[in-house]
Amino acid sequence: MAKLLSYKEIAEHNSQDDLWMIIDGKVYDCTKFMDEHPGGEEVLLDLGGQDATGPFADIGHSDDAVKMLADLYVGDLDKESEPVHKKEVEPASATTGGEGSGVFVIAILAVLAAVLFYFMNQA
Ligand code: HEM
Repeated sequence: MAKLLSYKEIAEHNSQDDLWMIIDGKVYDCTKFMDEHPGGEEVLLDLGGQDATGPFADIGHSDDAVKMLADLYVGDLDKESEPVHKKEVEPASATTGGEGSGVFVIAILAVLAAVLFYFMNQA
């Protein structure tokens, strides 16, 4: 039976000397292949330890490229395992907004309304 690998375990193999990636639920060791990749090693490094199914398909890789995967196969992704979030810092636009800032806007409006109410009562 194929070896089941968790997202966490796969994510640890994300360096130049040790690079795995997921394509269509299968895990491939691309470490040795990096030098030979016609698309360059940079794109593979960027996706190290992650699910590269989308990017791999988007390029429209040839049947030969798909066949090469067989030699790199190390096991199957354990789809039940907990996904790992990318280490990269999210862009500022992604961290602002959302529920938190909605509450903040309401709080400011409430203060403004209170001030307005106060001055109207003074007159
Ligand atoms: C282990 C997985 C991969 C294998 C075995 C592989 C193999 C290949 C092969 C054989 C080619 C030559 C063209 C072809 O036959 O389709 C190629 C081209 C290319 N690959 Fe990959 N590839 C892999 C993963 C990726 C990933 C994850 C990306 C990410 C975007 C990528 C990006 C590219 C690009 C941009 C080219 C085009 C290079 C050019 O023609 O200028 N590849 N790949």
